Amino acid sequence: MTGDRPILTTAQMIAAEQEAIDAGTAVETLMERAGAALAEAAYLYAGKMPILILVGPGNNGGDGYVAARHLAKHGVPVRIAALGEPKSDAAKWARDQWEGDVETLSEETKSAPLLIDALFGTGLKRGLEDIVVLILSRLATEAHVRVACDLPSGVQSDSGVELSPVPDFDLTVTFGALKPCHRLFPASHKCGRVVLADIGVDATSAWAEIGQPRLAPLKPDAHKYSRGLVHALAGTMPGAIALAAKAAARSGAGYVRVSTSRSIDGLPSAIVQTDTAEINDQRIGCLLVGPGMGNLPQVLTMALTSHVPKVIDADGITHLGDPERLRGQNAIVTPHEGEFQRLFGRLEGSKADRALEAARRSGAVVVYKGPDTVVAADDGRLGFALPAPAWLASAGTGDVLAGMIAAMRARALDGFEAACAAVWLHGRAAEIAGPSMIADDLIAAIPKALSLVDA
Ligand SMILES: NC(=O)C1=CN([C@@H]2O[C@H](COP(=O)(O)OP(=O)(O)OC[C@H]3O[C@@H](n4cnc5c(N)ncnc54)[C@H](OP(=O)(O)O)[C@@H]3O)[C@@H](O)[C@H]2O)[C@@H](O)CC1
Ligand SMILES: [K+]
Repeated sequence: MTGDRPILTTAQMIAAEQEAIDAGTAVETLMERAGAALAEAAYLYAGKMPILILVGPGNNGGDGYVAARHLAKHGVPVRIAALGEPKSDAAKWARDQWEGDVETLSEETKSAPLLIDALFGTGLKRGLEDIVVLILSRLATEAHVRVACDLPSGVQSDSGVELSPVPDFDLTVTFGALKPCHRLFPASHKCGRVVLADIGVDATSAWAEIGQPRLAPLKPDAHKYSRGLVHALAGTMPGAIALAAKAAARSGAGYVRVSTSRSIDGLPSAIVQTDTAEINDQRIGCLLVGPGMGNLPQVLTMALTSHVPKVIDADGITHLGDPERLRGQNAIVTPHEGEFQRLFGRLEGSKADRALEAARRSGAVVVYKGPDTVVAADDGRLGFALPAPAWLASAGTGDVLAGMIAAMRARALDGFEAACAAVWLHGRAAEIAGPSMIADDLIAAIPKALSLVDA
């Protein structure tokens, strides 16, 4: 995922900031860059709309004072309402640079068409006081455009949990790196568009937002096996494996084969049906087991005897029982919340922490699905999906994703990269298919999603 936008926890961000300071960049310089970027993004988004900036006592508030100065310089009418005096040295410095008035934030504070929330950022320790929540909510409702500085106030940066109620924002301008909350539910769906500004800190991380995949172009001498053979194992409900197989075929697998004891209606003729297992065929790029498997644990057991890479989804996950069974399997598992808890138990920490722990315990790539899908590998890599369209929550979309992952794996991406590529394409296909889509429409949209990628 080289080139994808990095994601840092608060502790990592503080360390990166300290590194920049140790290398000679003053914290005021970093704040100046952050505030200028916030001002620029707000201006580009909303033009000369009159602005109200809410500032808190820490450096998030400091960014707000800097942004106010830059916006005023460009002729934008700006007011500031402060929740107390600045406490940190850098915020005091930023306050001193602001030559305009500072109102006290209160129930009487008048709204403005553009609201910038610079109350709290990564330093939030507890939920906002009830009265502040009420004022923020009113000012956000009355504004036409809402912009958050670094992250919406009330959100816990590392987990995406709302420590107090948070309004919806149109734009969030963040600095140096994205934070987990920009991509973890529920905060992920409150941030609006997330703009990342470079402020000159080194934000190298094994965690990143899942961006557009880079797929190797097809070789001129490609043949069906070199493009990847996906071999799917059917169970008691053939509709689900049919969806997954079709999705694999549409995602560019060269050859898709389904082992099934009875003929599956409606499968395109290009997808080969066979009544034998054939799982030890060395040409298989990825085995796919679980969609529609039903109560046939022997299908899973058979899949686990094969040494080829595999995607284990749905009933396959339910029947695993013990994550240790995944060790050495070169597997990708795709649990939603319920399946995750059945397989891994109730793990501690944020969704990011839980996904990584699951990957470490099992040695598998874990695609932990939901409105905030994350992909974890046991080497510590973690990919965070863009917020999924709500209409992806419908029957069969998980089967489609499993098929797409299998196709990406069969075309020789490593397990983590394959899962990230498929998650990204799945999200874009859903956007293309639109709100009234069913899983079949999602499959039909895969070629358009793939055409967004240079391959
Ligand atoms: N990292 C970087 O490279 C850069 C980061 N930058 C910016 O700095 C931001 C982080 O700044 P920060 O650490 O000062 O934290 P911030 O979010 O302003 O709040 C801390 C203050 O709030 C207080 N407080 C906490 N919770 C509270 C509550 N519920 N209700 C009331 N008070 C509460 C807390 O007080 P305490 O509880 O500690 O007494 C403390 O005074 C970051 O988000 C980014 O915008 C840029 O400037 C450039 C470089
Ligand atoms: K904020």
